[in-house]
Amino acid sequence: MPHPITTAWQPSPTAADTVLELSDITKVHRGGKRAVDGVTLRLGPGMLGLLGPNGAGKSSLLGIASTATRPTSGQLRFAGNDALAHPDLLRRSLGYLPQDFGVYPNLTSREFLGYLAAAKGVAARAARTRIDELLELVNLTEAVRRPLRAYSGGMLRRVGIAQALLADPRVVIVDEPTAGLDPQERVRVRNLLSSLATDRVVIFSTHIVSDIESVAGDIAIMTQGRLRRRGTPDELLRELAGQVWEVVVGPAEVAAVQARHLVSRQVRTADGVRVRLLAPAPPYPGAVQVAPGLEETYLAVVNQQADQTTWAVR
Ligand SMILES: Nc1ncnc2c1ncn2[C@@H]1O[C@H](COP(=O)(O)OP(=O)(O)OP(=O)(O)O)[C@@H](O)[C@H]1O
Repeated sequence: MPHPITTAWQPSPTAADTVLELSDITKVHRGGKRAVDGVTLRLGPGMLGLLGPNGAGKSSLLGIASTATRPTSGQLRFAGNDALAHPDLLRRSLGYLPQDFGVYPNLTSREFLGYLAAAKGVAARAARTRIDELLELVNLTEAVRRPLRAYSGGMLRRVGIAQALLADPRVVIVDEPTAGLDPQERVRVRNLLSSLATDRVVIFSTHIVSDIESVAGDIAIMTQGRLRRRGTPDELLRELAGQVWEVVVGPAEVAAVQARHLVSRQVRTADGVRVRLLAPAPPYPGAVQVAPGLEETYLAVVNQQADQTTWAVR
């Protein structure tokens, strides 16, 4: 059986409508850590879900795409222009939520957004209307009079999303926008970003597959500084067709199954433990083949990079 996840992937599906283009980007941080290693991404309007485990290099890459930091090598182009030599054009068209977004704790959300709008050059009257709209969009209208120090982590994240949208950006880059949000807020933020992506470039970075699987038509998976996959959810799912199995085992057997296979799910049932696992051939008598989920593709890719040869744990 050939290795199940070595299918060729396209570095980019986009063509003439490219808005943002990262070419062969490498970032070596001070101290020598190669956080991004030769990443090329061409992006047109739509949402790219950027998936990767902690430390994969997502934030380093997004810092470069947003011109907050410079790459060690590589090129960044926005609307056909060199955005490393002339970052202002991109900056004026950009909404960016960094992972470590900070606020002034003594300001209210309205004051804080007003301050940022002024810094971005949004006219005062337009800013007031826009801020009210955005506070409503991120569901913070009731909290606008409270100082930001009284906000929860999830509320601050939503202020961060609002500030990224202040100047009606063409490119929206959000680094873990759903961190700290409860399930209802996550759905709200996902839908908001999805609606923005109809005519903008949106890059949504996360390590949580469910954050993006229902909203991103384009998914990139990054590990160890490299882009390992890029494709539609269907393309990524196809890689594992015929390789995901479900089997019910006794509680005492679970550890042995985990030692031999990559287990994506296990649920205790009345008959034992229902285990979903990845295997290129039927792993046990009675194992039933099931449709792969995106989380399984992600697990397989991440695990393959850790192991290099196969996703079956040996
Ligand atoms: N400013 C920095 N100086 C030195 N090393 C850094 C710096 N920023 C990131 N790194 C290192 O680069 C690697 C990639 O980190 P990065 O934050 O880009 O990944 P990530 O995919 O966003 O992960 P996370 O979700 O944990 O932030 C990690 O090993 C990290 O420790």
